[in-house]
Amino acid sequence: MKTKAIGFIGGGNMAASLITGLIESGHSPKQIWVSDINEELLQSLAAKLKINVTINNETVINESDVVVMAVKPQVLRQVASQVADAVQRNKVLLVSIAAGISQQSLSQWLGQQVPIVRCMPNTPALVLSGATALHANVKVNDEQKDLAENILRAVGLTLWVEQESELDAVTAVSGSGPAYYFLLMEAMEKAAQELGLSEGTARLLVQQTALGAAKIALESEESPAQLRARVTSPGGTTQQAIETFQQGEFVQLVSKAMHAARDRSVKMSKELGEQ
Ligand SMILES: NC(=O)C1=CN([C@@H]2O[C@H](COP(=O)(O)OP(=O)(O)OC[C@H]3O[C@@H](n4cnc5c(N)ncnc54)[C@H](OP(=O)(O)O)[C@@H]3O)[C@@H](O)[C@H]2O)C=CC1
Ligand SMILES: O=C(O)[C@@H]1CCC=N1
Repeated sequence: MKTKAIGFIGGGNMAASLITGLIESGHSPKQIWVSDINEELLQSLAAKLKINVTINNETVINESDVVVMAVKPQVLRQVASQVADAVQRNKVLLVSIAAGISQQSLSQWLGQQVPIVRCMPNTPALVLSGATALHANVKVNDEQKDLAENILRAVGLTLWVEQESELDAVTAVSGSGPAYYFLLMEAMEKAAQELGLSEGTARLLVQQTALGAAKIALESEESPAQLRARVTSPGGTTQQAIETFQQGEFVQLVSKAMHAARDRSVKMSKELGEQ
């Protein structure tokens, strides 16, 4: 993998997370190319990460063995159509991280023969703790599957889904998921301050508690429900908090929110796809 040049079209939040993770895990910055329409952003990426940058998307395709499409779903059609000839000419493997853009649309825009891996990563890739689900079209061979998986595995956990439609659910779980935890952290910090703790103390305690809960959940054989029971002494403080969450229909609210995210992903593929 280390000898392959990796290109990114779009150098925003997700590309920066992936690139930082790749470099942290040993990939040479000289073998990474990024294009973006924002020159200032490119200069700051080049200064910080010592990677190759260009405002020309086609240059990235010419220089790379594998190209990650990391632009917003709303501009993907335009970008893909612009670079389709270069993608076909250079026989690059195309990896799309865009939410809600189907393989069918990508093939329509880029060419039916183009090998395409569609995947859904998340921003914890920045700290090598990402989670990515992948799905390949029929043009992708085993070596290309390994190449795509190796890139994403460099920044965290990877898994393949059998049905492309599962990526809509994955988007609602792990793609958007970090934001749900950050929302809970925001809410807990705010409440901690209402209870009289300083901003700094509130932040430290919330961060360390999130880390501790995640670690114990990963390392333990027990389910989250069993782990929760271990914190909840009968008649104690946690019970009061949990009952309050339940009165507010917390579980139903989480389900509703995740269904809304999944439905948005499905709707985006219709709105932005086969028009
Ligand atoms: N953020 C996340 O947590 C996750 C995002 N994704 C997916 O990743 C993709 C990127 O998301 P994110 O990084 O958050 O988005 P950003 O907006 O941060 O990054 C996209 C970048 O692409 C640039 N861009 C716009 N048009 C072009 C163009 N024609 N050519 C080259 N670059 C262009 C944008 O510039 P400008 O801002 O000036 O328009 C921007 O810098 C999306 O498709 C999203 O669905 C997937 C998983 C998680
Ligand atoms: O909010 C979004 O649409 C993207 C996809 C998953 C995370 N961010």
